[in-house]
Amino acid sequence: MSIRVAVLGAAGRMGSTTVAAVHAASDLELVAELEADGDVAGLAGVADVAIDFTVPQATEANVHALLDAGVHAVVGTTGWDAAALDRVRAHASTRPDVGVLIAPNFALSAVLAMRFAAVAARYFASAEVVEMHHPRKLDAPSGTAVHTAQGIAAARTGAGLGTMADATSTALPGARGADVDGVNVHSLRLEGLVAHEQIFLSNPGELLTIRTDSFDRASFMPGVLLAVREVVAHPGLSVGLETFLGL
Ligand SMILES: NC(=O)C1=CN([C@@H]2O[C@H](COP(=O)(O)OP(=O)(O)OC[C@H]3O[C@@H](n4cnc5c(N)ncnc54)[C@H](O)[C@@H]3O)[C@@H](O)[C@H]2O)C=CC1
Ligand SMILES: O=C(O)C1=N[C@H](C(=O)O)C[C@H](O)C1
Repeated sequence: MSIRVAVLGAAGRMGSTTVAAVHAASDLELVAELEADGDVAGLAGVADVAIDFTVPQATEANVHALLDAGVHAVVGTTGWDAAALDRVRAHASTRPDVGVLIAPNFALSAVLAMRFAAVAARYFASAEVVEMHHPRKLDAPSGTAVHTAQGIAAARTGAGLGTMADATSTALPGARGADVDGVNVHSLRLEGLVAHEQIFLSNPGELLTIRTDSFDRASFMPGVLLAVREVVAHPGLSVGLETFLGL
């Protein structure tokens, strides 16, 4: 039996790519394409899984409505903070029949780059993240960069590493990027780019650079389809595709 799938944000860059990918998957059936003002509650009994590629301002309300409707959610929209994740986690705990995955990046190269950075972080004195995207992106830093920095910070804390050396005492606002749990994150917006990230880890005399590039939104589709097939077996809130990959 096929999985019935709805796509929220279906007319967008990611939504339209996702609609095509779902159409092309023989085990999935596309049952709804929603845009702003679409009837999310009306998906109850119609869709098994909804994929959300909308906007940061809309995605949390969509997830709560999907939980109420008993529809599993695969969310790629970024801009989530800890408080919003906590609200979804609490709501999901009241619906043990529903799974929610919120993943800042579905490209396998990006998921692995984040994992490699977290593994490496304990061995390096300094770490910074640079993300580069198309200029139509609404949020900064990217969700991927935030997740990367959080992984690095957690690994450093776990290894007993302290604050990174940085003697900067005068700076233009933003010159040292955003501080994500003590890791500096820098955002570039450049015409012609899709989604790219570089992670720098250094010690005296050496530098490790980890880089991931999405040149095309097709790069996200294998991860999105994997998530649709897996989310039905993962009740509660999962954050990051790595939780479905055993990484
Ligand atoms: N997790 C991942 O692998 C990836 C995540 N993203 C994220 O996905 C999101 C969407 O990115 P794009 O497709 O480039 O943006 P986009 O602007 O091209 O598409 C967003 C679409 O959502 C629609 N929309 C707005 N409010 C809505 C609502 N309440 N209900 C339904 N539809 C609504 C808009 O009309 C638009 O068609 C962004 O947050 C982006 O950061 C993007 C690429 C990969
Ligand atoms: O807006 C985008 O394009 C992307 N957004 C996600 C993010 O914020 O990390 C994933 C990918 O980088 C593309």
